[in-house]
Amino acid sequence: MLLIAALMAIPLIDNMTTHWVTRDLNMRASVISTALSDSIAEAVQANRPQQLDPLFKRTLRDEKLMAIAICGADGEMLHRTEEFPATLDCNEAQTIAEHDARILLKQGTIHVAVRRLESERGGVANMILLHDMGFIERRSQTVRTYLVLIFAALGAVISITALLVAHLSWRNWVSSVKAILQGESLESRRAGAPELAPLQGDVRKMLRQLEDEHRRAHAIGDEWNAVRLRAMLKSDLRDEHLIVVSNREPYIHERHGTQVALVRPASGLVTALEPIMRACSGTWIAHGSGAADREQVDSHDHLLVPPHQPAYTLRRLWLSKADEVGYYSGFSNEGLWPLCHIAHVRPVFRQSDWECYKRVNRAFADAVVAEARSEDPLVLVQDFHLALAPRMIRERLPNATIISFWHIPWPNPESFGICPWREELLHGMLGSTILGFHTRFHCKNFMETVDRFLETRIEQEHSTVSFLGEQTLVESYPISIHWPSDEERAAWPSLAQCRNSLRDRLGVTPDHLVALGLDRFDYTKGIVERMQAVERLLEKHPEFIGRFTLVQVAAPTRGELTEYQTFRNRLEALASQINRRFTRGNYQPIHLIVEHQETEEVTSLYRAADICLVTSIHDGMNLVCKEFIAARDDEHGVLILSQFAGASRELSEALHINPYHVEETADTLLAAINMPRVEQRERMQSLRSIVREHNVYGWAGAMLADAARLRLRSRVQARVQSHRKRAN
Ligand SMILES: O=P(O)(O)OC[C@H]1O[C@H](O[C@H]2O[C@H](CO)[C@@H](O)[C@H](O)[C@H]2O)[C@H](O)[C@@H](O)[C@@H]1O
Ligand SMILES: O=c1ccn([C@@H]2O[C@H](COP(=O)(O)OP(=O)(O)O)[C@@H](O)[C@H]2O)c(=O)[nH]1
Repeated sequence: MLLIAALMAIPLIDNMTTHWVTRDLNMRASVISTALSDSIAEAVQANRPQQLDPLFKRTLRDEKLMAIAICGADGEMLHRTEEFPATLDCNEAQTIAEHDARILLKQGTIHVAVRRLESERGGVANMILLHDMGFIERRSQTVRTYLVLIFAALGAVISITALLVAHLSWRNWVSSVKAILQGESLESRRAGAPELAPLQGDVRKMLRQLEDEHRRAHAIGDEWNAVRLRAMLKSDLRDEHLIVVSNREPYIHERHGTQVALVRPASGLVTALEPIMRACSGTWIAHGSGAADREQVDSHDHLLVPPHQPAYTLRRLWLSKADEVGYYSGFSNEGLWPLCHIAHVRPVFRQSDWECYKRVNRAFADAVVAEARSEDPLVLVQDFHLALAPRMIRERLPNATIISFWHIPWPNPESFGICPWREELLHGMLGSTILGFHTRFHCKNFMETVDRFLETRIEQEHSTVSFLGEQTLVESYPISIHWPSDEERAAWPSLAQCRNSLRDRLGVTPDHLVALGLDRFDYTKGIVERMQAVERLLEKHPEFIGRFTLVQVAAPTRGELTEYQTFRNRLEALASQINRRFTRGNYQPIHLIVEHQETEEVTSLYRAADICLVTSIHDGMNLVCKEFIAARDDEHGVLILSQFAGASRELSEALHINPYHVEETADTLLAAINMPRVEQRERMQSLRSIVREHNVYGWAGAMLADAARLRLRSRVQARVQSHRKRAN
């Protein structure tokens, strides 16, 4: 560009130079003619022009003056110096001088000036002065060369400066892009490079649009199902092999005498994750806790499940009895479980349990690494048994996408702070890419806990925690259940069959009122408070004695722990006491079944009951209430739900209670018994549409959509960094 500009400037400069030089030569001609006028007039008058030769010779020493001639008044040439061109006469010289004063001869361009000379004695002559203009061309050439050189130097300086500026701007821009990708605020960076702000704005907008599209495409609210989840895994996550890791396994092989029995454990975690694994396939790593488990696996400890319709691989992990006791019963169930549930049970923390917990978490992390099929696997770490595993996996597989889900509540910082290894646990969890809780409230508690005990940067706006150069998205994903298909529903026994078979078993009439409680035998489930409410109902409304029964299924759980044994004894005693009080013939108000029920029986019980009672004193989510809703395709039945269960946030049409308020629960029981069928239907319809829409595929879909978004981010980030490296 600069060169072109220089070449364009040359004719202009030539013109100006010629103009200045012509003016200069005209002045010189006037000065010379004035100086010589007397001598010339005298010589002309004396008619001896030759006598001027010495004078002209001296004058011609000026290198630019080339020749001189003297013309008479009538235009004839009187005298001329040797160099004066023979072809140029006096009249022509006069004409040229009056026009542009230049003539091109074989010597080059010549300037022609004619000056009239008058002597005091009246003699008149014209003097012609020829100046060589070749020097102008030489000077013009020099000017051209300098001009090109100057412009070239200028160009070089500008280019180097531009390169420097571009380099600095690129670095600045790259780090800004990096900041955007990491979700940082741009305000401080903008202040440093205002000229880059629009560009940064564009990049930020582009990324947001990408993310929004992702969210829109996978928004919970559109109906989710297994097919859609599978399709999403395939399209958005390149069909990545899914690895789930949890303590509890989905299928347990138990030994019953000489027989091996397959048991589906009573666990909300298993209830939720099993359909996800059926839909997505992959590998589920879990503790092989069944007495006959080892006999069922191959040499890699693998087993295809479900046994009659294999869809995914179960990888069983073996633990020594001592490790199982220390890690599961000890640190997890005597320490973290009461720590996270407000159940007024004092957590127990033992150093030896902590050592087991660390060792077992390491074993699970090793198993994940062994099962990974790529450098950046998609790993779903489940629950409080494995708080350290995310960091341990991250150390071995830095590019893994680790989605951790905490299935139980997260307490406030004061409560959590009593744990002697609080920092280690938080450090472990923050190895996750995404950390999920059931509710926003649990997320908030977690963020506050992190803020209290670790040096991190928390961005509330983006729900992220940055720690040791890594970022964790802390988000709420309310877990749910598989919504039964028409085919599955068609296989269910009818409502009437379910009602009648239960009432037959109880030895009561078909119109007998039944409330159902179905839980693990856990002190967090509020079973004591539930029985007290039934007792209070019967005290206040004796008309229901003989007409109302609470059927309470309490599946044995964690029975090796004293706390659970004590609780069971207390509850059984309470049930007996209430039953003794209100027994009439065969009738007992509380029917306690301390036995694990298989899924089919559970569904049948849900369909048989008039009321489902979920009175947890604290519960992460509680899936029993959602299963009850799903089972009631007759759109009847009333759900009484504790306000301290995560599910109460979603299920607003349930009758909410505070389980500590026994009187209120008793009154709510009465309201449920008396609820008109129209109202039951309205409430149940609303509850059913919520659970159908927010099913477990939506839960997994939301997490996987976020994972896909973050994987995309880190790919863009990696690309920006590699560009930067190349630019450096
Ligand atoms: O495995 P166990 O020790 O026998 O205990 C059973 C499960 O209990 C807990 O379930 C929690 O997860 C549910 C699903 O998210 C949720 O609805 C419930 O509120 C929680 O209590 C525990 O978190 C699981 O790990 C256990 O497997
Ligand atoms: O005898 C029983 C008792 C419970 N459950 C199942 O155990 C799960 C309990 O999950 P929830 O989330 O309510 O609580 P958790 O026990 O996981 O704390 C539900 O799927 C129940 O159907 C079962 O299969 N058999």
